[in-house]
Amino acid sequence: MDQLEQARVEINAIDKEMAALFERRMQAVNDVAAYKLAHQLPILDVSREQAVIRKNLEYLQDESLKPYFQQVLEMMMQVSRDFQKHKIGQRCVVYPGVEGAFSHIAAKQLFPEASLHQVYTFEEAFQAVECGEAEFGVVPFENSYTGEVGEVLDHLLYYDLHIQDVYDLKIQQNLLVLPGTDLADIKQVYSHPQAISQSRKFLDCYHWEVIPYTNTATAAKYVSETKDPSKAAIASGETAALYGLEILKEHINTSDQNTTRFIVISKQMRSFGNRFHILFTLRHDAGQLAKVMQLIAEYGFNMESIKSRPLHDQPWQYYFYVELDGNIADPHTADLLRALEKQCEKVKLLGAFNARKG
Ligand SMILES: O=C(O)C(=O)C[C@]1(C(=O)O)C=C[C@@H](O)C=C1
Repeated sequence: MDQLEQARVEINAIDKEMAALFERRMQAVNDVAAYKLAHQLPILDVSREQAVIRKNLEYLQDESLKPYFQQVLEMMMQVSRDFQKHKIGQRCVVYPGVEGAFSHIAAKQLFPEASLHQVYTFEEAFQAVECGEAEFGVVPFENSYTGEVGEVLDHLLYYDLHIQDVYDLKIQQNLLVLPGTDLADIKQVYSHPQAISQSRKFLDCYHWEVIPYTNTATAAKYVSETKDPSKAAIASGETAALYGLEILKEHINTSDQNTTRFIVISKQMRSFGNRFHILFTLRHDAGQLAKVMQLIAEYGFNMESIKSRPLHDQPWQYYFYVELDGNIADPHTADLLRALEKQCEKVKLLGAFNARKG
C-alpha cells in the first residue's frame, strides 16, 4: 500500500466512527428539539454555542488545528439547527419597525430560521405574542448609552409575558445620504431620538436641523423616497443597502461601546442562566424600598441593575425592575422570591438569562 492509500484507509476508519458519533449527537439534538417545542424555546442559543466552541477547542492538543476545528463545530451546530427547524416547524417572530431597523437585525441574528414579521409599535409586538399570533417578539430593552426603553419595561409589567432571552447588539450609527451627496448639501437629518442622542457629538459639529423620526430605518426610507439631497438619515449600514442610500460618514455614535440590549418576549419563561430579572411594586409607605434592598443583600444576591418607572394608573407611584446574579432553579432564589412576595405588593419574575461578565 502506498502512502496515499494508507492515509485513506485511516480516514475511512475515522469517518465510520464519526458517522456513529454523528447519529448519537443527532439523537440528543432530537431530544433537545422535543424539549424546545414543548417549552416554546428558541432553537438558537448563542451563549450555549459559544460555550460548546470554547470547551471543545480546549480538548485539542495541536494549536494550529483550532481554527479548522472551530469551523467544524460551527457547521455541526448549523446542521443541528436545520434539523431542529425541520422537527419543530417554522416559528413566527415579530419585531417592531421596518426591515433594516435594529430590531430586525437582532431578530434575524436570534432567529435565523424563523419567519419574521414586522409590526409598527412595541405594544403591537406584545399584543401579537400575547394573543398567540406570534411565538416570540424581539424588542429593544436598554441602550448602554441612552438607558432603558421605558415603554417596553412598562409593557412587561402590564402584559402577561416573560423574557425568554436577552441579546446584546453592538450598534453602529451612520450618516446615510442619496448617492453623490456631499456634507455641504445636507440641511436636515432624520432619525429616531435615541440614535440622535447617541450621535450628538457628531451632530454638534454641523448646523443641520435634526428631526426626530419613528425609527432609524423609516427615516432612511423617507430620505430615499424624497430624492432630496439636502436630507440625510442616521441608521445602520444594512439600511443603506436596503434603501439605495450611501454611507457618507461611518460610525458616528459618540461611544464605540454603544450596545443595545434586545429581549425576546414570550408566554414562556426561561428558567436557566446565571442572572434573572424581576419587577415589583410596593406599598406607598416609608422605607419599603429600603426593606427590599435589605432582603436582597441579606439573601446574598448581587444586584446588577435597578430601574424605576411610574405606574400608569397611580400618579406619583412607581414600580421597580431589578437584575440579580443567581440561578432561578436554586432553592435559595425561591427563598428570596417568597420573602419578596411577603414584602411587596406584586412581584413578577421575568425570567433568567446568561449574562457575560466583565
Ligand atoms: O443545546 C441546545 O440548545 C441546542 O439546540 C443544541 C445546539 C448544538 O447542536 O449543540 C444547537 C443549537 C443551539 O444554538 C445550541 C446548541
